[in-house]
Amino acid sequence: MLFHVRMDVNLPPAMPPEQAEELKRTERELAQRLQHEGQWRHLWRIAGQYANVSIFDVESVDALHTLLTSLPLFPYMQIQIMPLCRHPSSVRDSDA
Ligand SMILES: O=C(O)C[C@H]1C=CC(=O)O1
Repeated sequence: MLFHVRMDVNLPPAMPPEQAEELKRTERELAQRLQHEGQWRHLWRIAGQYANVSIFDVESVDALHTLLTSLPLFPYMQIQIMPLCRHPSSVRDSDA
C-alpha cells in the first residue's frame, strides 16, 4: 500500500543542541535504512520549511503506524497521511 505522508518537524527551542543533533542523526540512519529496504520510497524536503513529503510503501495502515511511531523525531512531528491508489489514467505502474 502506498501512502503520501507529510511530516512537519517542530523541535522545542529549549532542546539542547546536542540532543537535537543526536535525534537528527538517529532519524537519518533509520530513514536511510528504510529507503534502502524499499519501504520509504521517496523523501523530499519542502523548500523553505523543516518539513518533508514522503511516499511509503508498506503492507498495511498498521505497518505505517508502527513505522512512523518508531521514528526518533516522531514526538516532535505533525504528520498528515493520504492513502494512495492507482489512478485509472496513470501510464505508470505502482513500482515506477
Ligand atoms: O528532516 C526531516 O524532514 C525529518 C526526518 C525525515 C527524514 C529524516 O532524516 O529526518
